[in-house]
Amino acid sequence: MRGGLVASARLLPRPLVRWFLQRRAQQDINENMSGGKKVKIIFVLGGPGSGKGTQCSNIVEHFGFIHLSAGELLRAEINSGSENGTMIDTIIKEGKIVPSEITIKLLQEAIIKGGNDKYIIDGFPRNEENRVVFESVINISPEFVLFFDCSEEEMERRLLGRNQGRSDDNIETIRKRLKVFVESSLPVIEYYESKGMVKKIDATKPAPEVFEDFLN
Ligand SMILES: Nc1ncnc2c1ncn2[C@@H]1O[C@H](COP(=O)(O)OP(=O)(O)OP(=O)(O)O)[C@@H](O)[C@H]1O
Ligand SMILES: O=c1ccn([C@@H]2O[C@H](COP(=O)(O)O)[C@@H](O)[C@H]2O)c(=O)[nH]1
Ligand SMILES: [Mg+2]
Repeated sequence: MRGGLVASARLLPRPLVRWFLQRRAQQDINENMSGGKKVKIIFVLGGPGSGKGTQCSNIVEHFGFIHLSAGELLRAEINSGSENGTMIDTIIKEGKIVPSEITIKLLQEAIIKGGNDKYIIDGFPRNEENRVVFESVINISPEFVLFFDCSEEEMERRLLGRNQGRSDDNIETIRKRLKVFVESSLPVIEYYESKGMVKKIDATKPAPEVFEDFLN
């Protein structure tokens, strides 16, 4: 296990390695949280508009998880006027992926603040670097990974009709997000698939049927 982490760390830029070693030394969520109870997480992955947020709301209602959307945490960071806000805003508008240390710090803070022992993390990890750094810094592996599998045409149609005022719900950014999903996020799903940890659900169906499939 440790050998695997060291090998993974060699793939990362040096400042990032330094950063995550420091963070690891600072905080271990499992020691700080839930009166010593083991914190459980589920990752929810799928392309933009596949219905991750919609289904997470259903899951939270039925199973008492805390829902953490990495995208929502980043948008809240922009709105808080933080020093990283402008940079995050630009990255989101370009459909790219925010540096791991920023997103993981926000997730780490939200997990500690949540005070629960069950979290459903929506839209993260977005790439292999996100995955490796999260598992090293936060030191928790997911119980399993939910993958909402949806056609590109359907995702595009849903995003163009979402109407929630998101700066990335326009055709140019949507196309970029779809490309980033295929190039950077699918390899994360394939990694977890190779470990037998993925529950894949046909997300092209209507939302109630998707939730039914999750329950079965
Ligand atoms: N199964 C479904 N069938 C039709 N529309 C759906 C379905 N699931 C979600 N939607 C709608 O599609 C849009 C996108 O859904 P949602 O926000 O849940 O996707 P998401 O995967 O979280 O997207 P993003 O990655 O952009 O945050 C919303 O308007 C939602 O109401
Ligand atoms: O881990 C993450 C999650 C999100 N982003 C950026 O935010 C947008 C929107 O995310 P949604 O999950 O669709 O709400 C995404 O396109 C990325 O630009 C990220 O960088 N890292
Ligand atoms: Mg979402």
